[in-house]
Amino acid sequence: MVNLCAVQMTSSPDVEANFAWLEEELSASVGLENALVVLPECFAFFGASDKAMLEQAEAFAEGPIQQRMAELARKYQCYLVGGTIPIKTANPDKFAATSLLYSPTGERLADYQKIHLFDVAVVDNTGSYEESKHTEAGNQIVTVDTEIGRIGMAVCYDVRFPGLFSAMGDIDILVLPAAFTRATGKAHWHTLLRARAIESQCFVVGANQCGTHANDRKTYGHSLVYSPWGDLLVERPDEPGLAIAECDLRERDTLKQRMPLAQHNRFRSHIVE
Ligand SMILES: O=C(O)CNC(=O)[C@H](CS)NC(=O)CCC(=O)C(=O)O
Repeated sequence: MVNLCAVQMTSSPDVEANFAWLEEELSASVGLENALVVLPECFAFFGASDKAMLEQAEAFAEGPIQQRMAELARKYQCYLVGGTIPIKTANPDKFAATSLLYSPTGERLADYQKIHLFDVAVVDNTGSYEESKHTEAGNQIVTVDTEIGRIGMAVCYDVRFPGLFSAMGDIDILVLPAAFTRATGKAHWHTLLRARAIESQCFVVGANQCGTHANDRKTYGHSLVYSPWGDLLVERPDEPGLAIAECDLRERDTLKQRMPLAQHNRFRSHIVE
């Protein structure tokens, strides 16, 4: 059994306050040892201008914040998906939305750069988004073999592109740090994440931002864990906090024997070996 934990936050542009909230929540929780703990997109710094994100990306490229994330993983003896943090790139006008995976010993196992960027006109209080203006898209598909299973890494808007998940091949757990908008989340969050669980026959951990943020952005919350069959194992609708589900990854073996989707898939040529 493994505990899959989605952390739901209302992150702000105050890095120290975000980490203080996180420490308080994790220290008050049980069952984190050898759990997979997934933080939301922009967990450490959110709700500010793109310019402020760029400035923060400079600071985040150095050691301190990554050492703090490694320390959290070590302290709570958990696998930690550090949501995303903005990390500077060679282009001074762009940062990379980077998701970092740490082991319980604090070793950095992987980093994934968000591939699909949210350049979308959304009918909500913030009108339209142009993530590509200051974010550099990644182009590497990342799956990581760990003692708790094979983890597929994606971020937020990525969840809308099924080709990414068929290209990942067989994964046990899909992690999705997110800052889904309230408007699109209400319309699509559950359907998209449940579809990924059913199609990939894997557990899905969606860790979303929630509430109203400093720049008046409204995010959807509803952080959750879906089983490979598409059962909703745990959900945290509106408040910051942890959503934890105890999962048996062996469930996948039985399901894949009964319903061998990977073997039946007529589009295997799309899978990057
Ligand atoms: O830019 C930042 O400050 C941090 N990044 C985000 O908030 C990103 C880009 S604006 N949000 C999403 O991708 C929402 C996707 C979504 O809501 C959907 O696919 O429906």
